[in-house]
Amino acid sequence: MSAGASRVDVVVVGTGGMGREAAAWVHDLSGQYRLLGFVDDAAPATTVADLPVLGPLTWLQEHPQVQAVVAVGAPATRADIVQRLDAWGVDLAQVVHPSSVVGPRVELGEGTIVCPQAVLTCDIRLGRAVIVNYGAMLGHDGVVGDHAFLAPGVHLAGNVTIEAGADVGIGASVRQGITIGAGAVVGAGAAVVRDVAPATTVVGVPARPIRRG
Ligand SMILES: CC(=O)SCCNC(=O)CCNC(=O)[C@H](O)C(C)(C)COP(=O)(O)OP(=O)(O)OC[C@H]1O[C@@H](n2cnc3c(N)ncnc32)[C@H](O)[C@@H]1OP(=O)(O)O
Repeated sequence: MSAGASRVDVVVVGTGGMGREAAAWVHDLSGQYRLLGFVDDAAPATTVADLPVLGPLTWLQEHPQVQAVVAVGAPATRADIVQRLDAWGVDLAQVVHPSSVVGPRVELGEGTIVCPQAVLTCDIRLGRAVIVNYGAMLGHDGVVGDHAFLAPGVHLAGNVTIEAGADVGIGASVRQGITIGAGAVVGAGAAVVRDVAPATTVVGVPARPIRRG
C-alpha cells in the first residue's frame, strides 16, 4: 500500500501503560493507519503522550468510520470494552508491528495486537482482541482464546492452548501441550508444566496454584 493511500483512521482505547506503548508504534504504521489519538472513559487530560484524548469511549459511537485499537491490559476490562464496541458496530483494528514474525498459517482474530519483536512461528490461531506483547514467542499449533493477554517475553512451546481471558505474566514459560484455562493467571517468571484450571492463579517454578476462583 502506498503511503497515504487507503489509510484507516484509528484511535487507541486506553491511556494506561499498554495504551501508551501501543500508541508509540501504531503511530509509525503510517502507511496503514492514521492515529488520531486516544479515547478513555477516565479522560485524565486533553493530551497524553503528545496525542489528543478525544473523549470517552462513546466518542467511537459518534465516529463509526474510525477503528479501535483496544490496548487495555486486563483481559476482563478489555472484554467489556469490546462488548460495548461490538454493540455500537465499531470495527477493531488489527495491528501487527513489522518487526514481529508472523509465520505461515497464523490466523489473527479481529482486534489482535502483535507488538514489536513478537514471534508466532506457524499454525497458530488467535481469537479476538488478543494482546501478544513485546518479545513474546508462540510455538507451532498454538491456540489463544479471545481477550487473552500474553505479557512481554512469554514463551509458549508447541501445542499450547491459552483459553479466553487468560493472563500470562511477564517472562513466563509454558511447556508443550499445556492448556491454561479460561480466566487463569500465570505469575511473572513462572514455568508451567501442568494444565492450569480455569480462573486459577499459578506462580513459581514449577508453577503451582495460589488461588482458585
Ligand atoms: C509492560 C507490562 O507491565 S505488562 C504486565 C506485566 N505484569 C505481569 O506480568 C504481572 C504478573 N503478576 C504476578 O506475577 C502477580 O504477582 C500475581 C498475579 C501472580 C499475584 O499477584 P497477587 O494476587 O497480588 O499476589 P501477591 O503479590 O499477594 O502474592 C501472593 C503470594 O504469591 C507470591 N508470588 C506472587 N507473584 C509471584 C510470582 N510471579 N512468582 C512467585 N511467587 C509469586 C508472593 O510472594 C506471595 O507469597 P507469600 O504469600 O508467601 O508472601
